[in-house]
Amino acid sequence: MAAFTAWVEYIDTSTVLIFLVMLLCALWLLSSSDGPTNWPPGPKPWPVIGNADLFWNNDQLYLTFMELAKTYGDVVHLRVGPSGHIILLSGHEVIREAFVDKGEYFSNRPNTSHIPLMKYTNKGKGIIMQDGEDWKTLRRFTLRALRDFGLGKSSLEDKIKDELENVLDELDKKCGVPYCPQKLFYQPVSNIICSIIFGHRYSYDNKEFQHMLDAMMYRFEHSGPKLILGTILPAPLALLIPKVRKMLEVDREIRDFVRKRIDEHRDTFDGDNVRDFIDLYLKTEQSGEESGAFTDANMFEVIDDLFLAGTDTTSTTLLWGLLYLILYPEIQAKCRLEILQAIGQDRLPSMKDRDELPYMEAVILEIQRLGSIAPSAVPHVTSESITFRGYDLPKNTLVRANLYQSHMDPEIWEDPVAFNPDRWLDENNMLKTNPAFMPFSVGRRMCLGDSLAKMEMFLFIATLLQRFDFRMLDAGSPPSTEGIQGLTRSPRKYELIVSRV
Ligand code: HEM
Repeated sequence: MAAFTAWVEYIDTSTVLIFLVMLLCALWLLSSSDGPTNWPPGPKPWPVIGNADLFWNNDQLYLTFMELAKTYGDVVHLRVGPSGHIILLSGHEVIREAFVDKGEYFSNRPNTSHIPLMKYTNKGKGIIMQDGEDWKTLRRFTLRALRDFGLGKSSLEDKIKDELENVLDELDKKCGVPYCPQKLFYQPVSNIICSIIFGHRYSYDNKEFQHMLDAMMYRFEHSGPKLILGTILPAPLALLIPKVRKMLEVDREIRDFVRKRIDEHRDTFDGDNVRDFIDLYLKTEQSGEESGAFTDANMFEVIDDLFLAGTDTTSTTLLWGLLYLILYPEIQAKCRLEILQAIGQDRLPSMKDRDELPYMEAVILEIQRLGSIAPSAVPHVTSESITFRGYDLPKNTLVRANLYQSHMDPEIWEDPVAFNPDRWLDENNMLKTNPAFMPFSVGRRMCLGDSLAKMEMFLFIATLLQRFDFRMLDAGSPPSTEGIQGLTRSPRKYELIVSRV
């Protein structure tokens, strides 16, 4: 120890500087010598940090990605840190070629074990961040369970309608005064997932649930590009950043909430009376019939995945929906007229009404296109070295799909920034499809909650428009449609005036 202290005392500032310069040079050499020589084109990287400056504190990364596609083409190479590589894929044909035609090579998730902060959170278990046989088994099981616990059955529709009653009550209280709908959808959408997973919904005054929802909102809002440093720095350094510490704290709160529900289920489990998703998992785990995927660690992460992926995505889309409907009152009025003519006001809209409401369906598609809440999907990595469009991509190269660009490409969409549901209808008022539209992504990793999300969006928007009128506070200064990119892309806070129809 004495020798170490003496050595430390001997070091002066210039020694430290020389050491740092040598370290930077070594990292620079490392960064310029790795990987193939025919990476796709991309912006010139800085020494050591590469193109990390593009991500730094950038809450509009989707616009940066759009510009990169415009400048460098459909396949772009970015470097992050001394040895990280990102391939950005743009244009629906390129994305489909990778994720669908060559899905075998492009459907893994990044191994997060080298990201220091991830060891405190998801450890490559569950569905979203897992690969291989366990991922396949759990994804199949979850899709089946979602179907069994309601999709396609009226029971789930009834649950959604119950939640909607609460939303209608909430809106009734807000009539006539400026109202910010930021939190309007979070609780009901989360409750729908809760009723599938936990077999339980929470009342609007349940403090524990409210607290957990606030934590979830924070997590989605403050993750993504804003936390890039937290994922690059070694854990002890990253933990010096207050935002990173806060993120771990909120993550723990959400996990504690989920853990408590699992413990309650274990205490009351009865294999002959499967109440919900957790019971079904416990039963499968105990039967030992399925593969070794059904471990406790996987159960926790699968539930956490569904809970997080199933709440923010749909509620943020609905928030975009209200925003566009107040910005385009004539479209709101046309949609309401269709609903009132087809259903009236004596009963709530139901999934059976879908065929009668093509304009309403077109409105939802347009909300999803412009909202683009997952602007670059979830990161994929290559599972093998592969030559793609003439470029050699090594195994484990990170791949992002530029979904926002696909939804805003002027070559595909006429006047892409305009909210125009008519673009989705043909001359017979029938819905049209467009291959560039992929809000749930495509291929093996495509969202597994798309059916639930579509059901929620339809019932929520149809019911709200049937009962309420939404207006801008001041038509002279309309709210912004600029998105903020955290884990999802959400609208800036806005207020509106709501009144009964
Ligand atoms: C409007 C609502 C939603 C949108 C726009 C959306 C979008 C997406 C996207 C873009 C992905 C990434 C696909 C990829 O990596 O290529 C994804 C994955 C996923 N989503 Fe959704 N999602 C929504 C709602 C939901 C809901 C309600 C659930 C749960 C019930 C859910 C569960 C998941 C899961 C588990 C994955 C990971 C799939 C895997 O890795 O195999 N999502 N979603």
